[in-house]
Amino acid sequence: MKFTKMHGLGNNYIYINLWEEQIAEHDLSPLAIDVSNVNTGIGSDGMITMGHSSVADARMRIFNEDGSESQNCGNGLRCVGKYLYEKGIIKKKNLTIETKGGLMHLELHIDEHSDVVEEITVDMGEPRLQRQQLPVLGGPKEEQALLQPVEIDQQTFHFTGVSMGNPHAVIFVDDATQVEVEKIGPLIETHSLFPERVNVEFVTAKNDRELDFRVWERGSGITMACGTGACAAVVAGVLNNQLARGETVVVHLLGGDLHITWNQDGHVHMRGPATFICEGEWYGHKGTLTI
Ligand SMILES: N[C@H](CCC[C@H](N)C(=O)O)C(=O)O
Repeated sequence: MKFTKMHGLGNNYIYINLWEEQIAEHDLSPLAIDVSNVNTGIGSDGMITMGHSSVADARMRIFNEDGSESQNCGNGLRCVGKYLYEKGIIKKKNLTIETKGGLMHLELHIDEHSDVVEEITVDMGEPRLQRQQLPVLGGPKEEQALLQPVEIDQQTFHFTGVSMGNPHAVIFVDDATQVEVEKIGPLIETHSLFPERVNVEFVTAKNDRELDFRVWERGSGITMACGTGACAAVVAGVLNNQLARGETVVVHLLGGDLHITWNQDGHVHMRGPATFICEGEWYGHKGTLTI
């Protein structure tokens, strides 16, 4: 099976072109677990498929390292946009990608001399803020989870719940760069408050247009960056009067910076890079999948 490995600020996935590789839908989760394994597979935060859509230019599906499928992936969307353009599959500056979390609209920023996609802006749509839209328990389902307490290891954390198609619990801390993410993250990810688990972001507003950010991703653990998480963090920052609405916020992730704006029209825009790493042929595992 042919694959392409790409990353968005270090958040890396194995990309499969389903126009070329016919893989049964029921094989995708086991395949994601296999290819993501750094010892017996290729090694990545998960797997992303790109293929035909009847409602958009292409359809993207995103699978975490543990095989669980998510509704959306911000870093993945940027990489898909770059892949489709530079491979000549969809040679358009503006394109739409279908995800489980809705239709995402991309604008490619292309160097006119080299025809290389340097950055991508994604309209990630409107955040979903009701508890039932994450989902999260612990209060009225049609209300927001704003600074809702959760008890972890005799410590109380206060999270703000935001969905970008996928669920995020955003926690404001004194210094996001000093949080023991690997200790606290998984305990919140799997807490009973979150029936479908949750992505966990630890953030610190340095001022009203700058955010320090660390993440424990549902199904993948610590990653260098999380695009939907950065969007959710900016929305949570505005809701909690720590960030400016309608202004571009620089989010400092482990892997670099994303520029996020929660526009007055309600849509969240994310701008950042996408990078090819390598392409290859994966031979599968005897007895796991016949590739
Ligand atoms: N772990 C996430 C999916 C990947 C999102 C992230 N890598 C991004 O760039 O948005 C989830 O289970 O919802």
